[in-house]
Amino acid sequence: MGYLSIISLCSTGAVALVAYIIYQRFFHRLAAVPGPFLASITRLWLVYQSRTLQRHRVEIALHKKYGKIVRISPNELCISDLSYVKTIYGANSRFLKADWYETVEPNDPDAMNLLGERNIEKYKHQRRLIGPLFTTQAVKNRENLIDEPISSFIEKMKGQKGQPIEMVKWMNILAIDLLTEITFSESLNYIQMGDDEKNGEDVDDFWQQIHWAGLVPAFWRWYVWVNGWIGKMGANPMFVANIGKLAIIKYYVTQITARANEHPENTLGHLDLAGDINRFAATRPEFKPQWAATITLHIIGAGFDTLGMTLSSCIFWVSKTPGCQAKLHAELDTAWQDSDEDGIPKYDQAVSLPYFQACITEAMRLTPVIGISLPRTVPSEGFDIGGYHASPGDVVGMNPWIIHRDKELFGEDAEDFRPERYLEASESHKHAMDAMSFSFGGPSRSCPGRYLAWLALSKTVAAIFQHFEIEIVEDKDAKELGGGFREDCFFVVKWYGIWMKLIPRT
Ligand code: HEM
Repeated sequence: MGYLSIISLCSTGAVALVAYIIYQRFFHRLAAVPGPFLASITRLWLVYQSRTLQRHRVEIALHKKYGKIVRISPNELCISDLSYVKTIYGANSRFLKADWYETVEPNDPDAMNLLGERNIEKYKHQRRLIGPLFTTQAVKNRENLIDEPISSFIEKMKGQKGQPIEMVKWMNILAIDLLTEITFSESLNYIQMGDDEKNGEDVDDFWQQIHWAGLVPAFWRWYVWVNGWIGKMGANPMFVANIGKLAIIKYYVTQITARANEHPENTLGHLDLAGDINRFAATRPEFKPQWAATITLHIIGAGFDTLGMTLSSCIFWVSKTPGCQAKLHAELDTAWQDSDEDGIPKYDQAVSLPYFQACITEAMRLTPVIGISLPRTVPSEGFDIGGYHASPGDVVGMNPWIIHRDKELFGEDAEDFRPERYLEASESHKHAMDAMSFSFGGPSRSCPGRYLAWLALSKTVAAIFQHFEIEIVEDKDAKELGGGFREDCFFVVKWYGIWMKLIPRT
């Protein structure tokens, strides 16, 4: 190619680029929406922000700077105006999960993967079908199964005699043993081992690889396609995000397979969640055989790091906030003064304690597990929002970290941990706060595991505070223990490097 041709190619490219930028900034349908310059011309800005693992904090800062509607990529808006929650996430919303979820979407049309499912008719059918398996009553029927890992944790920590332990590592261990026991009436005994076989690290690896890929779906499709070919040629695929490599997923698959190979009478006789799922599936012809396995896998796949992180935030905020732990101890002591002191709290007792329940709700408000603007696609009629017009196919979303910090709704002290806000609120104000809770997602795609999670949280956190006085190690001392606080946002927000001392109460 001659010198002049290269120059003319470069000039044409430069002119096209300038024309593209001018279009995005001044003529695009979302051009008038405020936001960072780079975000308005390329998605890569959002990819970059996601890869800093601080997207939750970035989006909070964007709203402070630009207002309630911010353009975070050429065709995506992040919204903090609560009056749009119902339209975007309400029970019958036509705003469906956006392309971001392609990374967790099932390939097989017969599969069940609720988080990634974007065929709304199929989703509604599957969701209705599994509903009875995860009601409060259904999970309460199996609550005795989690008394064992809770007792085991308490004994283990008593043996620790107040020596510092790493909070999130131990809460992940506890979450795994709780979920496996309630699912299969047995566990890998991570509590006894004091080790989680790298499940925490491996799940972070998974999120690390996919959390940003959903922002560039064309790249994701290419990646899946190339990997398919590499696999067919017998080579090792590239940087594969494979949740299947988690020790705990392998354990679930082994257990599910073992039960499938048992005599049907035995399979259907187990008094645990896996048994409930198998019995339920056996009486519902529309329940495809493989769905029983996948819904069982959802318990650990969708439940373990979310539960681990929520246990951590409940314990952290109660222990760190002056006066809160003493108030909670007083409530627990009054409730249990006449009962067997080693007994694990019954769920019904734990949910009847107003201050304690407010502590859990408040921890989940201040540190919701999901830290990104939950992306939804604008439906065919378009969307008029704040004087702008989003077209069908544009993406809009709201971030739980922002919704939960709304000062008009939660008060000027919305950045503080203050469980009292729920106890002091009028009925209608409390109802309004509950309606804006995204701790378990928006109503149209809320978490089916929420009652299971609430059961585990209520019993476990109550038992831990009943038995221990907890001290959070100062960050400078935690650094010496190999920690130092870090908060990363993949999709789920994770904490690292927090150390705590569990001092047995006398
Ligand atoms: C404290 C523990 C948990 C928290 C905080 C939590 C939170 C959430 C949130 C915020 C979502 C919405 C995500 C989105 O819109 O993309 C969600 C969805 C989901 N959760 Fe949970 N979850 C927890 C435990 C569980 C458990 C134990 C299960 C097992 C049954 C589970 C199963 C699911 C599933 C299948 C979805 C996808 C639902 C859908 O897309 O419609 N979760 N969860």
